[in-house]
Amino acid sequence: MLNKYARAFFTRVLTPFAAFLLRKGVSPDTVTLIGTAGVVAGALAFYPQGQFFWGTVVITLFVFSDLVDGNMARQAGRSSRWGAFLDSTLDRVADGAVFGGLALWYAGKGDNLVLCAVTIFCLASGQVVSYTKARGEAIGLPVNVSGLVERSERLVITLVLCGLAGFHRTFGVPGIQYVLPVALWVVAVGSLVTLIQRMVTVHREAAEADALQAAQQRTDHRSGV
Ligand SMILES: CCCCCCCC/C=C\CCCCCCCC(=O)OC[C@H](COP(=O)(O)O[C@@H]1[C@H](O)[C@H](OP(=O)(O)O)[C@@H](O)[C@H](O)[C@H]1O)OC(=O)CCCCCCC/C=C\CCCCCCCC
Ligand SMILES: Nc1ccn([C@@H]2O[C@H](COP(=O)(O)O)[C@@H](O)[C@H]2O)c(=O)n1
Ligand SMILES: [Mg+2]
Ligand SMILES: [Mg+2]
Repeated sequence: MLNKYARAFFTRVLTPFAAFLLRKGVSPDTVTLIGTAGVVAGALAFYPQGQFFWGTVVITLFVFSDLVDGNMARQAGRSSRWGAFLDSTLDRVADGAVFGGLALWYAGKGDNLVLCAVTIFCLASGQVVSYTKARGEAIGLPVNVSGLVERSERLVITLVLCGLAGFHRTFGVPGIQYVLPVALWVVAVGSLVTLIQRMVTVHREAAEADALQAAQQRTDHRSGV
């Protein structure tokens, strides 16, 4: 949903910055790499210590690079297969660090085995959700579904509520200590629903493609091709 509605807005906002970087000779791949390194560093340096506010600030500053790199590639007419591969692969690394950092918090000083398990489920299910699309497309299917909770939703829900949890822990704002567990449960359930939606779609598309291919083979066989 965010990908559909918010992308156009952020494209407009970030286009001048992307053009500026291109003028300075920065490449889209450099932005992809630095952005991922920043997200990973922010997540693993701050989240395991329970520093949700500063962790979220650093991650937010770098995560927008994922919208800037593609924008730069398109503006420069340099969208490439390698760039698409690098972008998607490093998305998985960044997501691993965000949820890995939170899982380390709950496994350590956060001391909550249930939330540690829920966070690991968020990490694993998010990666599998993305894999369903990549694998479905690799076997020649359109995978014509986004699903309830795509990557942008997973990130926005987690980062906004992590930021709020940070307000509680860093500035003592009361009443918002419960929002991070809520975010993790929402992302976990949403990712499971999304996984089911995508599997159902791939199952239907695969059956349709196989039936079409079988019919084509029968026609070819009858006409002696
Ligand atoms: C009072 C409140 C205090 C709280 C403080 C918190 C502050 C921080 C709050 C939030 C900021 C979070 C914003 C995070 C936005 C990140 C979005 C993003 O990076 O999306 C990436 C995505 C790129 O798409 P790709 O095509 O490159 O990725 C594909 C995707 O990963 C697929 O995965 P799947 O979906 O299948 O699981 C893969 O299959 C595929 O391989 C891969 O290529 O971009 C989008 O999706 C576009 C939509 C972006 C929507 C952004 C909405 C931001 C909303 C709120 C922002 C809040 C404003 C904060 C201002 C900060 C200013 C610096
Ligand atoms: N280093 C890069 C990064 C991205 N691309 C191209 O952009 C597409 C992704 O666009 P986003 O707006 O989602 O970042 C990707 O599929 C590539 O075509 C690139 O070429 N090089
Ligand atoms: Mg990108
Ligand atoms: Mg990306």
